[in-house]
Amino acid sequence: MTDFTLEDLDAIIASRAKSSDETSYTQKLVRKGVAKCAQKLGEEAVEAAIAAVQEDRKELTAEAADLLYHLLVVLNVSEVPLKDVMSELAGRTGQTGLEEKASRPRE
Ligand SMILES: N=c1c2ncn([C@@H]3O[C@H](COP(=O)(O)OP(=O)(O)OP(=O)(O)O)[C@@H](O)[C@H]3O)c2ncn1[C@@H]1O[C@H](COP(=O)(O)O)[C@@H](O)[C@H]1O
Repeated sequence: MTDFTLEDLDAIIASRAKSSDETSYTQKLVRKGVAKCAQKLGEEAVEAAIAAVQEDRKELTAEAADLLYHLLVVLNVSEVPLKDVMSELAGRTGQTGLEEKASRPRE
């Protein structure tokens, strides 16, 4: 059990993203731009999905960690605060997923 939170990781990522620390993976990735960050996010999502289908819980745990890290990087680069995402989720808690889906504007 750990009390490490997504907010903790988000704060570290924000700090590394604006640093010029050459030893930082985050700093190097962010410098490549949003398209590269988004590509990594997509790759990690696919790898997590494959691990789930293969029922490989150890691999899924590792890939889920990669996925959450890369999601936070993309949010940082896109200037979408994690707290806005959490507010969005909090706002949905009063309704079921199907009700939320039905309430979305039709395209
Ligand atoms: N949680 C993570 C984390 N998860 C995944 N990754 C990196 O994400 C990369 C994705 O895996 P790949 O197998 O695709 O790696 P790769 O082939 O090196 O990727 P590319 O060369 O294509 O970018 C790996 O290099 C991982 O190290 C992470 N890198 C950093 N963090 C944490 O982020 C914080 C800041 O890290 P630095 O910016 O490196 O200081 C620290 O707390 C780190 O623990």
